[in-house]
Amino acid sequence: MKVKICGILTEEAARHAANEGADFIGFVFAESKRKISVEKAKALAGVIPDSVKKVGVFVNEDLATIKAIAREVGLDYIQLHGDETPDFCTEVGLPIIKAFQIRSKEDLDRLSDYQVDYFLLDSPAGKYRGGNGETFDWSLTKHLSDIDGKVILAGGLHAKNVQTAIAEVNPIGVDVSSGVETDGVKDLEKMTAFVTEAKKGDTNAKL
Ligand SMILES: O=C(O)c1ccccc1NCC(=O)[C@H](O)[C@H](O)COP(=O)(O)O
Repeated sequence: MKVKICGILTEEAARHAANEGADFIGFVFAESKRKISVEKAKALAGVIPDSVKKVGVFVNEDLATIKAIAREVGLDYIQLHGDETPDFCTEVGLPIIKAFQIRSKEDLDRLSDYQVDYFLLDSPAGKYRGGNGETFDWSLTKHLSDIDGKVILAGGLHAKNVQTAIAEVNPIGVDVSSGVETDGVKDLEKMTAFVTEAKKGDTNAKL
């Protein structure tokens, strides 16, 4: 099971995520309480091994800005969390994680329009376009077809519900932000617990 820990803001959290076995760490460049500067993200990216993929999260950002930040920070993936079109995703020219807010079966029908590397299924927006700590109705994902191996489940996950979520949705990866925080700050123990729980079944997984 791949694990993405999003909203990393400190070197301590970045190093810990990598040491505990996270596969992706996310830097949020969009409007958010977790927004990071380009300079800070570049510094954190520099302390993370190449095996841990650096993801830049953007919401309806322009192409030139995304490309410039990706180059400056050394991003491996671009996560698009807004209303980006299939053509826009292709034009970025880097591996793409496209986020979808799931309220209904119709939201899942849109996935097949996109040629991207991963589909991140998240909850409907709250104050921000992501990172709101709410789950969505996982049973809707029974309507997914033909995208096996590309779904990353997000939204309100934490160490105590991630195994149930994996069993119901069968994603290739899981993503977390709020669920590994205490009082809005990344909590090292919660990060360890989340990665451990998420990867528990890996010997039986289809990876
Ligand atoms: O994390 C944010 O603050 C954020 C803000 C705006 C757009 C996207 C954002 N996060 C993207 C993520 O990948 C989060 O991990 C995902 O939405 C799940 O968050 P959570 O429910 O808090 O675990």
